[in-house]
Amino acid sequence: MALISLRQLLDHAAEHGYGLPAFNVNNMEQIKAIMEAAAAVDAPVILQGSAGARTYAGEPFLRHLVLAAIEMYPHLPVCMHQDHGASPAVCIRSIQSGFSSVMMDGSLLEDMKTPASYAYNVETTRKVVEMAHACGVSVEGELGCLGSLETGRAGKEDGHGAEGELDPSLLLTDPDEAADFVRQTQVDALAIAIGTSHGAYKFTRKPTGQVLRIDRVKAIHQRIPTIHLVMHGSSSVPEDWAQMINDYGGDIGQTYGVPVEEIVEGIRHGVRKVNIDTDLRIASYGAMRKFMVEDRKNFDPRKLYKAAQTAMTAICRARYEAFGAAGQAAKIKPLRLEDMSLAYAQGKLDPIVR
Ligand SMILES: O=C(COP(=O)(O)O)[C@@H](O)[C@H](O)[C@H](O)COP(=O)(O)O
Repeated sequence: MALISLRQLLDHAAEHGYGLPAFNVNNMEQIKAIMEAAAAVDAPVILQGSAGARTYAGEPFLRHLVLAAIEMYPHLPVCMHQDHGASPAVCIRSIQSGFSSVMMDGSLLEDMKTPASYAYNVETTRKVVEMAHACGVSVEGELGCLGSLETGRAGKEDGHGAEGELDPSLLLTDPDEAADFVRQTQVDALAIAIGTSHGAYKFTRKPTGQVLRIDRVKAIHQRIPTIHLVMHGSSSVPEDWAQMINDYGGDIGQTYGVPVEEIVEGIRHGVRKVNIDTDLRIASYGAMRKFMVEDRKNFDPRKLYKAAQTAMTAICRARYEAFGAAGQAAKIKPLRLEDMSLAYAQGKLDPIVR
């Protein structure tokens, strides 16, 4: 099989009523863990590289690791997605280096901290869509700023994201504005703000419908039924893995993530891409701490990395199964990006806006 565009993958997910985890990748162990889990359950794959990953690994390493995954698992469709592009220039460079999907995050200015105006968001996103679609590459936009509806604070934890307290209207995507945004930009997928945030500290207690607004997913989906909704900050922060970090000398505070059953409810109402990074960090970190304490004589780091990989594979497999992606890979025949570009030009992929 081959590289596939996000649009084709998510159109398939919408047609068959499932969702796809989009795992962030930084190194070989993460990519192998995701691919091993996907192969075990026959799931299509989205591998996404953040700005942090590009700084950590370097774009050529990231790209070649994804290409190695495609070569090693020729029967699985793989989308190479660029997470949180800060500007059209970042997105264009990713398209040039072979990504089949990019995210233009125009909800923030190029510093990735200052909330942008709606007009700026529309203009930068529209520009990226025009160039990306000409190459058959998909575009995810973002409307609203990620942050906590419990505290009203923006979700700055991972080196990007707004800072401080935000106007509550920014923390919740408005369905009317979403419809207008899609009409003007023609994005393929839309990241929405519904109370989730990046990192380990999302909620101080198990989230209720007041602070995790799945009802808003439903309202937005009704207005833009063909646009694939994206939940960022959707790690579930499993208690057992966080506890493992603490059991072996770490110090993770009490915290709650996004319950898997709430994500599944979102998938029933148009969520197709679910961003997950923290869960793999927590599982691998817990497994490594445990391994180092329990096997003090070891000096082969490969055994340590293997423990991390095994832990991540278990999380990935559980998410593929819970989101209904298991058993779907063999049903997909990736189209060439040239074919996608033609379909855009012929208006076959134009959005429905109500
Ligand atoms: O939504 C995301 C992850 O959510 P999560 O923290 O796992 O709940 C990603 O889109 C983030 O962009 C990613 O975690 C940021 O990674 P770095 O910039 O720190 O590499």
